[in-house]
Amino acid sequence: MDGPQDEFAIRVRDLVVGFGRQTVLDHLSLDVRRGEILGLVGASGGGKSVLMRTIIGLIPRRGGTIEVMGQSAGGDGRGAAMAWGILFQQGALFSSLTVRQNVQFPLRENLVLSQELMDEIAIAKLEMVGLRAEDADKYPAELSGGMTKRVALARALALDPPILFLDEPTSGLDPIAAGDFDVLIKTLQRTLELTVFMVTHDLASLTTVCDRVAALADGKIVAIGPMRELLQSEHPWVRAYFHGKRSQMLQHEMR
Ligand SMILES: Nc1ncnc2c1ncn2[C@@H]1O[C@H](COP(=O)(O)OP(=O)(O)OP(=O)(O)O)[C@@H](O)[C@H]1O
Repeated sequence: MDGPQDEFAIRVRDLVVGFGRQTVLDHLSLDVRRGEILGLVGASGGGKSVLMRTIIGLIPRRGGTIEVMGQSAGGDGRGAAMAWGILFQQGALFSSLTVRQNVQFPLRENLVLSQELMDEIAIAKLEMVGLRAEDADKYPAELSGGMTKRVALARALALDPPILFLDEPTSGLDPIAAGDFDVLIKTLQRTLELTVFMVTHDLASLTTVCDRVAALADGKIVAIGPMRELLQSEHPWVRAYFHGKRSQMLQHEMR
């Protein structure tokens, strides 16, 4: 049976991360619940990517603890490699590999499988993200922005991870493609029971896809909760973010 410690996919406590004299994350604590989509907002250069990269072990920490699916993480980054899939901002596909080979990359790195099985898995993952088997032999240069993101998502799902990290998944997409991608993320989260940790500036994604939103300011999480609670936050940065002129205009349009 699930105990209270199983309620959280990610637990970050008192995390301190810096570079030289700069402290980026300053005793930051954050819980991501299992099965939720958590959106992370914060000022540009505020440390959102640093937080994500520290959780997955790409950046060393100066203090604090990180647990992923109940296991200590954030050290050398290897321990929980199968626990997460990552969609980096630009998709970051290998340009010299086909779509199929890109999706198979994590399988080759982590498992020993027959070529036939890897081909079956690649096609299944591509179909899962709304692409066709015919797209498997294309190269990244032959894909649209939306297709690139979908291939990167298929690759992130290759090892059936319970957690998905998404770094600005809808940036660079037109509003229709962004909306379609939001729906895809929500559908995958529901059908695969994924936990999704998503850095985004996209107000539509925050409002329609995220179960909760966390705001990062001054190196800490200064507000966390459903979007309607964030809109009530008294924190000056959170108010400025959601009640500035541009956000107001968009929220007005969305009503
Ligand atoms: N490898 C690094 N070495 C030195 N400084 C770094 C490194 N990575 C990030 N930083 C610094 O850490 C701070 C936070 O950067 P980060 O990329 O996390 O911001 P962000 O919140 O993701 O911003 P954006 O929304 O613009 O992508 C910045 O001041 C950046 O210069």
